[in-house]
Amino acid sequence: MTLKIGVIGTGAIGREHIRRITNNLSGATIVAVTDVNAEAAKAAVDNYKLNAQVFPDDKTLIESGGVDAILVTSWGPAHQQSVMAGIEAGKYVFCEKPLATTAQGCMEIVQAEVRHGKKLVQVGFMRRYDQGYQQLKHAIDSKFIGEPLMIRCAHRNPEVDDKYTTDMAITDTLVHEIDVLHWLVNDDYKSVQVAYPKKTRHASSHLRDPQVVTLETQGGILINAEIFVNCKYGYDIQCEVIGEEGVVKLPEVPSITFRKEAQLGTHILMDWKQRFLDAYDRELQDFIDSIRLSGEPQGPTSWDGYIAAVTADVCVRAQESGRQESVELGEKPTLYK
Ligand SMILES: NC(=O)c1ccc[n+]([C@@H]2O[C@H](COP(=O)([O-])OP(=O)(O)OC[C@H]3O[C@@H](n4cnc5c(N)ncnc54)[C@H](O)[C@@H]3O)[C@@H](O)[C@H]2O)c1
Ligand SMILES: O[C@H]1[C@H](O)[C@@H](O)[C@H](O)[C@@H](O)[C@H]1O
Repeated sequence: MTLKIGVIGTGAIGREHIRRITNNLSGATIVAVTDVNAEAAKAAVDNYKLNAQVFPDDKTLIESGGVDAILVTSWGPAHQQSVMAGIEAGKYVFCEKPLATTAQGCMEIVQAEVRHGKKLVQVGFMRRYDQGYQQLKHAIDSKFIGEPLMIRCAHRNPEVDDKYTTDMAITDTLVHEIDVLHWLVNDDYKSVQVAYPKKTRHASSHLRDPQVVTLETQGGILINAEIFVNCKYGYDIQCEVIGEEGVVKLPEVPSITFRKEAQLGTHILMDWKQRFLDAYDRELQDFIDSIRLSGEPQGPTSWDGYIAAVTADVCVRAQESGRQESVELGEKPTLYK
């Protein structure tokens, strides 16, 4: 069966996902779209030559009965309503991060899914599908480096615009590390603390940049995560796991080396959109395949979306307090064990 997908939100990533489902992936087709900006929805249908109906809103799209799954790619504050409506109608849901903008909202989604009795939701934490992170995970799971003890990572953007605020370093940027790191080491977070090094002159007056977040896991792994969103030189994602028997490091993005004007060098990406292109393809293909093969998505769950929201909230609290703050998740429902 071909999975019939309805897209809610035809902005930047919505259109990117429409393009990849239509041109690169197999097993699914876009049959419906909606956007609060109706012109944007119509333009997406025209530009990608979709055989898809344009609906006035998420509710009518879901209730039309014509879709098996929805892709929630609207702006963050609108996600929860669409995801809840999708679950209530028994539709599969692929939701871009954030699952909801509050931990309470994510918990309501978890509870709705638990009531439904089957996993329907996958959250768009695409780094888990990146081949570099998958190699790190394999090294950790196979005990290649023994027990992991420490992680050092960096999330650097060349620059951000004036609208970017200090808390966004957590909710918009670090959120990717928050998800991928607990998955990498199969552990939950216990506490977080945020420190501010000397501020770069390239940051706007209202932004603290860089920031260093220390996360400790329940098992005692200490994670040092640098967020530096005006680093100027490129988009650079670093991750190094230090274990009892060795160290593994995320591979650099493949690029030619050059010898020119007395220098031996290599290029660094400038745009984050280029960094995880394969991972986006792989996460959506996995969503489609796992539903077709097993009737349940296998990727990051609503519970993972909830972990990210709770941890991000605690990090923002730690930004303000300067103290070590505890992460309390509560009991994980059996649906996600
Ligand atoms: N996983 C990633 O790396 C990644 C990358 C980019 C964006 N995102 C996430 O994807 C989401 C969308 O980001 P974007 O960059 O495409 O934003 P965008 O602003 O380009 O697009 C959002 C679209 O949603 C529409 N919209 C808003 N409310 C709506 C509603 N209630 N119903 C239908 N449509 C609605 C807007 O009109 C707009 O067209 C965000 O939550 C963002 O965090 C994730
Ligand atoms: O929304 C973007 C995106 O999530 C990128 O992956 C991240 O590097 C940026 O810091 C963030 O602003």
